[in-house]
Amino acid sequence: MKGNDYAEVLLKKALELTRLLDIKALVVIGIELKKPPKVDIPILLVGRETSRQHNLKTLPLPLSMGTKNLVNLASSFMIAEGIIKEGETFIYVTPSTLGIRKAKKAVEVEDEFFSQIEHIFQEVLELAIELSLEGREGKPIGTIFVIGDTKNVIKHSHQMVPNPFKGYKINIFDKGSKEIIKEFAFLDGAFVISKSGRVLCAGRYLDIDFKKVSVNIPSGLGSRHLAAAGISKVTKAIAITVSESGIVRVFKDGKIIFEYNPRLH
Ligand SMILES: Nc1ncnc2c1ncn2[C@@H]1O[C@H](COP(=O)(O)OP(=O)(O)OP(=O)(O)O)[C@@H](O)[C@H]1O
Repeated sequence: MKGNDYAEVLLKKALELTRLLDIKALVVIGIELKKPPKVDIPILLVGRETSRQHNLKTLPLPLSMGTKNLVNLASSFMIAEGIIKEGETFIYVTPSTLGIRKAKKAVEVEDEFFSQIEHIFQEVLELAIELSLEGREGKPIGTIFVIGDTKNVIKHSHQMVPNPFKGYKINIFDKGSKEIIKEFAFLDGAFVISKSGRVLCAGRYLDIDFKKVSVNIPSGLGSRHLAAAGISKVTKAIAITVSESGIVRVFKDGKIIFEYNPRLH
């Protein structure tokens, strides 16, 4: 049996179970649907390239986050969206597994996290996870990605080194662009990326005056994380950091809305 066939069989079984048991939602992870499944309960699609599938509710997140994390996030998302209540049962299906879970809120994620999830966010999060796992030349690497509200982000920052992306139209959605971006992740400072995915600069120092700007992050975090929190406070941008310790964090309005350590999964 091919991988696709397994997915089809598992999906069929999941649909059967939704009819037999008191299941309140179906979560389909990383499976491309040929047609929308015929069930009376809400369906949530999770994974890459899912957003335009049959007008179903979607949660575009990198599949590299692993099933356990994706199921936890799907569970929190459905509660936040009112699709399912805490304690109710949902079923999830991936190309290789099928499971039944009670919905509960994963503690480490704030509801605002879900309103940020768009394709650009998914791409950058995936890149951050890859950087955390791969490092560069065998060494761990840390960086900041600032996404959106570029006019204000530029206003609140300056180049630390000549901008390697100046004059080039590199878009994070283009094939091969992630490898180019990774090549420059060794530079001190931040990447600035527009909502449409264009990488405007790397090596950008974020100028935040912490006498005027207050952020709400744990005291153990250093200047990279303070700067990311600060830029997300003074602009409408979201910031994604990769810490040298491997932890990936997402900042919005001066606080962490999501934290994830790819090296532990
Ligand atoms: N204001 C800033 N704007 C952009 N980058 C910054 C800023 N402040 C610090 N950085 C970057 O963060 C790097 C690491 O700084 P520091 O060790 O204090 O941060 P940290 O939050 O502890 O990060 P890590 O967990 O990766 O060590 C610096 O070398 C620099 O590249």
